[in-house]
Amino acid sequence: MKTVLVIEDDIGIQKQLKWSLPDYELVFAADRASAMSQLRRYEPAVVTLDLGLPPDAANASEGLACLNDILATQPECKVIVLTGNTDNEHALKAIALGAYDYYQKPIDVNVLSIILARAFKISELEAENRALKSAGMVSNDIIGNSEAILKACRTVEKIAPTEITTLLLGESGTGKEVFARAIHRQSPRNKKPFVAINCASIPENLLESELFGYEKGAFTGANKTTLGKIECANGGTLLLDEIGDMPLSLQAKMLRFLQERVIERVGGRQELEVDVRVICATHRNLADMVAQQSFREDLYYRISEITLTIPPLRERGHDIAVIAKALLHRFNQEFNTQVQGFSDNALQAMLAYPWPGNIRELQNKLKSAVILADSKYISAEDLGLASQQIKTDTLRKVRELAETQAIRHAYTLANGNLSKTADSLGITRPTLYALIDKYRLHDLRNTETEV
Ligand SMILES: Nc1ncnc2c1ncn2[C@@H]1O[C@H](COP(=O)(O)OP(=O)(O)OP(=O)(O)O)[C@@H](O)[C@H]1O
Repeated sequence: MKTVLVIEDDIGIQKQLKWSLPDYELVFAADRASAMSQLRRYEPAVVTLDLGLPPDAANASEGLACLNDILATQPECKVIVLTGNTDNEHALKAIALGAYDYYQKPIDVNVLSIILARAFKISELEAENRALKSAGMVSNDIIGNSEAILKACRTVEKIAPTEITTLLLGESGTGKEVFARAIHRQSPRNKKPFVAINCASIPENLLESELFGYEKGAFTGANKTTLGKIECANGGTLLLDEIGDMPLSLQAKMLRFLQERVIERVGGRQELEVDVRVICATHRNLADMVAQQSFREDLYYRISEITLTIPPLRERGHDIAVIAKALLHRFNQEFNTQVQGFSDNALQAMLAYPWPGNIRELQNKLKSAVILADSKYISAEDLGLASQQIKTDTLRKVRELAETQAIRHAYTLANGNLSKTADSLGITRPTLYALIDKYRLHDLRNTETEV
């Protein structure tokens, strides 16, 4: 049975409630001190509080102080305050202090039952929400509802429960790390660490010890044995960001780790077992790099058991506006500004702009626009996109872009084989050569892997 703490000094009302609310276990308190001890004892989700408590029964000071104490002790508690039938002022004060609702005497038990039931319902929903949040189940930082993003999210849901090694591809700033975190959060490893390392931002000579750790005395300055990122991620997930920038010399060691799940610290002789799920990400074309022999083919296949390509922002259609609005809300809170939205020309300019830096660029532009905006609505000028809104690509340009992308995509899937590329595009090989010349895609010819 659900417990309600009734803080009420009128014994008559206590009795009335006891008999008329048989669905609840009622516990009573007649003053602030006993209210607090009952609160600690029963931890009720819902409390009714008569604001006119002794020693200030004619006023609300003791009742309001009691409300403060309750919310300080149990902030999630739903407090319904009971006031005299003309006491609007104190009722509103109580709501401002954090009371859930108020009810004016005389008590109509039918109405009070409805208020109580609703308070319990809200309390249960909030508790459920808190539980989900702490279990990491509430997604998500991935804002957007374009078909492309929803498809990527569905893939995340499918791969998260597995141990498959995932390769995230996509331009800089598209959200590869955000997706990696989503995979971790939805995986059974979500209580264990998520560790990310950016292979491009660490000097080549330090990357090995950053990843694998080192033993004391392994090199000058190695004063104590230090765990690498792989060991730090034990039990959890490791994101190898910008894997395309990993030096060839280290790729062999990484392959061994991925195959055998053991590591050796730098300067160490002992093999250490580690249990880590690996996700790799890069904005580079790894298939091309394999063809150019700047990335090991065996490592490429090992890390790309499944590949998820995160679409660039310009291919997410209306998501641009959805993300922009969500970011605007966040920046308003961060900078204590009250910008209300975007002017039409700003929206048009955002939709027309190709966003080469993707969401990171959108974030930067919005941040400065929120700070600099003179009116309540952000303009294209505030975003630094004033010249964008009338720029519509010609059909020729659109076709060129689409054909170039399709050719590069097919070429990657065909592993650099031009006959297969032409086949999959449904054109002849000479037509493919003509297109390669037309769009100056000469790197495709140079790296051809077939004989
Ligand atoms: N769908 C999204 N909605 C809102 N914010 C997003 C979304 N995706 C990414 N972001 C934000 O955009 C920024 C860039 O994301 P992230 O670092 O994951 O990109 P990335 O592809 O890993 O970039 P890089 O290749 O440069 O490392 C982050 O601040 C991230 O929070």
